[in-house]
Amino acid sequence: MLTYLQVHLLFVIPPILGLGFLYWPVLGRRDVFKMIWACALATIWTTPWDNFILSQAGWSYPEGSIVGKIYYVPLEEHLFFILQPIFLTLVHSIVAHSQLIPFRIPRLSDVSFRQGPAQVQAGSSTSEKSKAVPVSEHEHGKVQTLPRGVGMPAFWMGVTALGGVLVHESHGLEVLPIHLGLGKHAFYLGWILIWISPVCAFLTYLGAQFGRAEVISLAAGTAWLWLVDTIALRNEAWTISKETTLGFDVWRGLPIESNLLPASGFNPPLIDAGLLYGLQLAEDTLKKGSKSFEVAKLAFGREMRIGLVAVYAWCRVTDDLIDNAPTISDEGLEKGAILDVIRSHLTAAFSGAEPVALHRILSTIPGLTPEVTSAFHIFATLVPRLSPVEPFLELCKGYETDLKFLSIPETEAATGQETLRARMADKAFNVEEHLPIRTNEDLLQYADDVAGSIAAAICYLAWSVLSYPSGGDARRPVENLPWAADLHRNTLSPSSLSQAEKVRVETVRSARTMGRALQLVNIARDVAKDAMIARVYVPRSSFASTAALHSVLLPSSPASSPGEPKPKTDYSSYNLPLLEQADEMRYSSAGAIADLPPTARGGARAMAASYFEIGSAIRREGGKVDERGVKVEKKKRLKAAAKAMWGFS
Ligand SMILES: CC(C)=CCC/C(C)=C/CC/C(C)=C/CC/C(C)=C/[C@@H]1[C@@H](COP(=O)(O)OP(=O)(O)O)[C@]1(C)CC/C=C(\C)CC/C=C(\C)CCC=C(C)C
Repeated sequence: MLTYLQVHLLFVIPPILGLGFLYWPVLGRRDVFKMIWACALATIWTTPWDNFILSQAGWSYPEGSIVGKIYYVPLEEHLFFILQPIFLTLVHSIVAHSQLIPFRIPRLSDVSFRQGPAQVQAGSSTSEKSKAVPVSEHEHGKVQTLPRGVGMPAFWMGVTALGGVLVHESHGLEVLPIHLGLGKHAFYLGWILIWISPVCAFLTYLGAQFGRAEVISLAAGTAWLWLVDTIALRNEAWTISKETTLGFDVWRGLPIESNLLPASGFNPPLIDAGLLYGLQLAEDTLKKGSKSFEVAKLAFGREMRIGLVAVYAWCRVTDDLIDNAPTISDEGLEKGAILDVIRSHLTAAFSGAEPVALHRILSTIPGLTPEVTSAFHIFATLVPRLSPVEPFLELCKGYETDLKFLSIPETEAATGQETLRARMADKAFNVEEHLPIRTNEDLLQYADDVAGSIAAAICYLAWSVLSYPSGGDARRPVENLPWAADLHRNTLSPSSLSQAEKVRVETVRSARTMGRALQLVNIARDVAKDAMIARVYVPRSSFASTAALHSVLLPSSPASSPGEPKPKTDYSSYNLPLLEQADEMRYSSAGAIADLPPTARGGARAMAASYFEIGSAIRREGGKVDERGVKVEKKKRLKAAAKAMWGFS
């Protein structure tokens, strides 16, 4: 025989602790709120019902199986009203964790997305101007993520009515002219239906949907609870009256009615469609753009991940716009002009310009794809509330350094070496004038501009999204970081800061060091790839001679045997010292991650660990890389990210 408390101790609390441990690094305020809400609802809704069922001996507890009661309901049952929602919320949070948008929305067709920006360019008449407004501005550009429905609520109300009929029958009432011949056996089923179906009706009316995550989590959670119920019934922790059930067991000891227990659901604001679709496209951009961050994103909770994905997509598309534009062209804007547009868009977005004005700025770049347009749109909608503009202006400064290299778009990398060879054959041409990274200081400054800046932005994002606001406009949490702009402009006076702000300033500085470290890893991996477009980020001072520098810019192709893959080139004298430097920076800065909000720590650690796997792979290859860099198996990245997330590395 098992007691009710033993059932909890053996079968309910351990899985909660296990799931809690798994989910702990990303368990945020919303999750806690969901749990409290679900526990409160379950307790309020179930306590009167349970008291009534027990008063009617629907089920009972053998002598010695419970510790005590409040009215008819055992203390352990009250505990169950708390444990079960926690268990199911954890199961659902884990199953749904990988979804950036936690509800079903249709994918926007490319056509409707193109309409907004394209029309801004073309339109001058009133009707064209109305089309020119980005999709999100239209009335139909709002999405009801939890649409109110009548079909499902009506169905559930029908089930409630069925419950009423069964209850009517089981209590021998003569009000309705219906008799099913079940008598008291209809009691348990009838009362369970009356208990559960109005809740389902209400939740489906509010828009609760049954997506993949809900089906999986409900199936897994319920299956486990059936098992616990069966074990408890077979071990007499509680018993269900044979007279008040239909008499069909799912398996020995578990009456069919017991399968109708768990539930969940929530409320529906209108959401900007452009934002939701933009997030989907941004996720695609991340998936295509970075294997490391695609893995690391799972180590962040949803709120922080949305901001990160938005920042990533913007960084990726702006970087690509600069890299792939021609220097001087008849067809498009030259690189410098594109950078000017990016800067104007940034400044306008951070000073609160309207979407139409932002689109007008952006539309001066011809031929933008929906991915690019929407990356700018979601960035401008989300990020100015969360971070100051300075990190992104610094990133633009980094792009400016890139513009000093000889311009060969990445898309022309295949012929880039030929172009460069032809240029270098000209005695008057000095390639070194097109290599802006001369010293290690230049390299660190560049790394700071392109990656230190992003690391700083990640800190601001974390504090804005995950910390309790200390005042100001709750819709603009960035206002809680009034010192940040001065920090970037080097005009910060430490005496004006509180102790907590001083810690944050130091955290940003360490984050920048970590960002620089990641950038050095990136450069170590991409030596061959960058050379294909005439870029060398390894400082010129690291090359023993001009010939050595030229051999990186124009490597003589290593001979490959038939049927064998092309051998990689040995860049160990250039990329291994970069990795040494990166390691030192990593270890001097990683400790500061502990000063980020708790649910950002695992993610920041996972991000660094996953990226540093690239460094380990380069080392395993002895510094040999090719234009594709090095291969890092997904399993290795996942393992490194998981160990870092749960604090095992
Ligand atoms: C999890 C998630 C979605 C993260 C996104 C992070 C993010 C916003 C990255 C921006 C990346 C980007 C495209 C920047 C433009 C400049 C650039 C190219 C920088 C290089 C990144 C590599 O990106 P890429 O797309 O090329 O990816 P692959 O190499 O192909 O995989 C950089 C190497 C910079 C990356 C630097 C950071 C993300 C900063 C790291 C900072 C921390 C982990 C904070 C640590 C905090 C403390 C307190 C120490």
